[in-house]
Amino acid sequence: MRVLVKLGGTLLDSLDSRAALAAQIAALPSTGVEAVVVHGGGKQMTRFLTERGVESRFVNGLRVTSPDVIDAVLKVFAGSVNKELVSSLVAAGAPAVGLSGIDGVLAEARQLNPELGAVGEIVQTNPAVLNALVEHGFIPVVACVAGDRQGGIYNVNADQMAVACAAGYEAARLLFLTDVDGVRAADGTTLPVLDVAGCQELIAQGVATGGMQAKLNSACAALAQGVGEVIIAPGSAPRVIERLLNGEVLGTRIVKEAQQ
Ligand SMILES: Nc1ncnc2c1ncn2[C@@H]1O[C@H](COP(=O)(O)OP(=O)(O)O)[C@@H](O)[C@H]1O
Ligand SMILES: CC(=O)N[C@@H](CCC(=O)OP(=O)(O)O)C(=O)O
Repeated sequence: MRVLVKLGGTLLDSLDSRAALAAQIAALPSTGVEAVVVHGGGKQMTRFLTERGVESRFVNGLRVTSPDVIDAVLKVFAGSVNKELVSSLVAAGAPAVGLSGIDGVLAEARQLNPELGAVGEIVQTNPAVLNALVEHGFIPVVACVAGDRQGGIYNVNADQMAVACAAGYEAARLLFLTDVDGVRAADGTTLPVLDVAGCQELIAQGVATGGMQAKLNSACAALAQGVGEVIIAPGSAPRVIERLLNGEVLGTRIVKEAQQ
């Protein structure tokens, strides 16, 4: 079974958390799961820029990506965050290979909006590089950076990158592992299931905001693009990947229409 695991940057910010997730991912091939990993690194990027006196600015949850920032996108997402995760996976016994959307023309993007600078929206994926790596037993680890055929480089929201890769790779399941228990309702409880209409409602009511608003939009896009199962779950829960794949109710399952 093909599974796309998306790891948020906060989960990758400590060696212990990274190692725990790497151990779980390294165990997947022995259970017949052909995994592809997509990761973010928003927290690491904001820190990197702050240390260099560059303020982070977001519009609708997307980082305004000036030329300064695109240089950092390569250094942080495709550089340190990607290689630290790959090395944790290798340490856990997994033959992981780090790449970005630029490599093998995996993810082609175009500028989303000139006001955001080099923020990309993915227009096409070419999953051949993922298929080739997986076929030979490697685990692809994809940074949220895309390119175009003219040499352009784009910063892509990591959830959107995960959806594009999941659809292109024809993953049966997409697991968004993040730093909260799942999607919270207005009363603070975590919702076990949420349908597309419910996602829109939570966004309209201002209950799902910022990163979660973007994640819900991505989750709905994944369902529309044919991914069978989409779950938003806490990356810090013990054995979270195995439990989700075994059907345990953990986090929030996003479905097209809730069963009455
Ligand atoms: N209704 C909600 N339920 C859960 N988290 C929410 C909600 N609304 C906003 N959030 C915020 O969304 C964050 C998760 O999104 P994000 O930071 O983009 O995660 P990641 O880095 O894993 O992609 C949470 O840490 C939380 O602060
Ligand atoms: C365009 C845009 O906003 N890109 C994001 C990419 C990183 C990301 O999405 O990381 P998380 O998964 O850790 O949130 C950014 O620059 O922060």
